[in-house]
Amino acid sequence: MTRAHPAGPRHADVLPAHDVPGPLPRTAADLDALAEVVWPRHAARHDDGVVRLAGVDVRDLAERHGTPLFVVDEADFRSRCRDHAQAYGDPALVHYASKAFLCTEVARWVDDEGLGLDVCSEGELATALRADFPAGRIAMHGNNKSVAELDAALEAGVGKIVVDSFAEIARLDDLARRRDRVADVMVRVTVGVEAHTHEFIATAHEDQKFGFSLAGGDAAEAARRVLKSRGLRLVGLHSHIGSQIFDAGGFELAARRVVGLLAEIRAEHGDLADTASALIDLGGGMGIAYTTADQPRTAAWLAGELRAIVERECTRAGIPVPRIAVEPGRAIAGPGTVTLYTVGTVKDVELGGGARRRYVSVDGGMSDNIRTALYDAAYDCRLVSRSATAAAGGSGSGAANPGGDAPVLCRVVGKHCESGDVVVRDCWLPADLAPGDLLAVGATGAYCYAMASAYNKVPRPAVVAVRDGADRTMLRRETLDDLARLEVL
Ligand SMILES: Cc1ncc(COP(=O)(O)O)c(C=O)c1O
Ligand SMILES: N[C@@H](CCCC[NH3+])C(=O)O
Repeated sequence: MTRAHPAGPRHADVLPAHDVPGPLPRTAADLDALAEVVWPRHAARHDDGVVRLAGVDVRDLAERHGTPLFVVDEADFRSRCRDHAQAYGDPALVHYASKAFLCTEVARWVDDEGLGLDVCSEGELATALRADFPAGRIAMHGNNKSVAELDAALEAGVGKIVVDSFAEIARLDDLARRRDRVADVMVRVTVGVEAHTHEFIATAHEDQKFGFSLAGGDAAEAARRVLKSRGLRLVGLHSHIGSQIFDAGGFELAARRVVGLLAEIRAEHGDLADTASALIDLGGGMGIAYTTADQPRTAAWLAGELRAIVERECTRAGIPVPRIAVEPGRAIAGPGTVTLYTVGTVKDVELGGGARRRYVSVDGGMSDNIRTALYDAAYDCRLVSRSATAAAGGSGSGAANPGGDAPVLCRVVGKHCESGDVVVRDCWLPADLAPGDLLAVGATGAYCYAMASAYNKVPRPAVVAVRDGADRTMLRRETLDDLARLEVL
């Protein structure tokens, strides 16, 4: 997600491209490298040239589970939970944003690690509860929660509900009082920050659907209404500026503005505002490396910066320093997962002027990863079933080999009836790539399975967890029967 969208011609339509993320591979051996910043913490290419994920051979994974296949490095996921817990000083102040990827097993990992959980629908809440996730550590989001969702949250006893509209404040107050309850809520504040990310996933500029505007006074009014209501208790303020953000400036500005609002609320409401000023949640959005061109900061670094700003601003405003909570999704789930695909066809296409593009078709596509089509996202893709320096033993690519061992710029595409069905727009792959080879696309743990579809009636892939040399299925592959299960005949 490094390029603007939509921005005229997406890419030079000639080879070699000059706009391809990451350094140019000079040799076939460069193609074997798995950059630490992109690939799971327990991914390694062994001397035989084959990649193991947490000690499990990718060929065995493909044989046992089929492809496409999401492979989650469990220890990677858990270690990123711990990194954040340590950075913010208390695991319960880190709410994993379950929209990035959730299944019962993952909810259990998050619970084991002591983190909180952010859910934004009844379905995410139900999955968490199925895992016996402690409701008190769940926060519920959503700009249009239904009455049923609000009531389900109250029934479950979720720790916090993040209110997003005046209508919702009234609705929730009513629902809570009917249950003779007082619900803890946070007010979602639109802080007016233009986050440097793709426009579809920036959420704190004024012109969008989430939250209460700080500048327009709605956020202060929301706090006023919550403080007045008998069924609600204001326990903090919330801001989420967007997703896949590298520049700390946006978070810092958001923190400063939220503290400013806290100070206003305290000035207006005095002691009444004590609980309100105990917590600020600065949301998720921390960027990860999809390619080596991305340079993410560590959780510890960002936490330190945010703490310093909040402390400084609170001291200046003369108010107590609140605890800082965050809601990372991508930064926890993203880097530890890869998608394995089997190469089906390799085709060279003439572009005119002597240029050609190599299309590598794999057995999945936009149904398991819509992010390339939706956000023009960039990914790193590697041959993993053998070394790039070992000759292909398969049936032959059928494509001309323009330069012996020289890396070839390829476009990895899916099997859907859609020309925008691109998995990786540009990546370098060995010239002798052949049908049957296994490719892995890195950093697919967030918002790939979660946004998967069964377009063209292509069943959703399985998701397996790998750990200490063993693998186990967390979500089985969808079957043709599954695809028919909603039909009423
Ligand atoms: C309210 C809220 N919190 C947290 C997140 C998680 O974001 P990310 O996965 O970028 O960390 C999102 C998604 O953008 C969100 O909308
Ligand atoms: N789904 C988006 C991010 C939006 C996150 C939810 N608010 C992505 O894949 O990057």
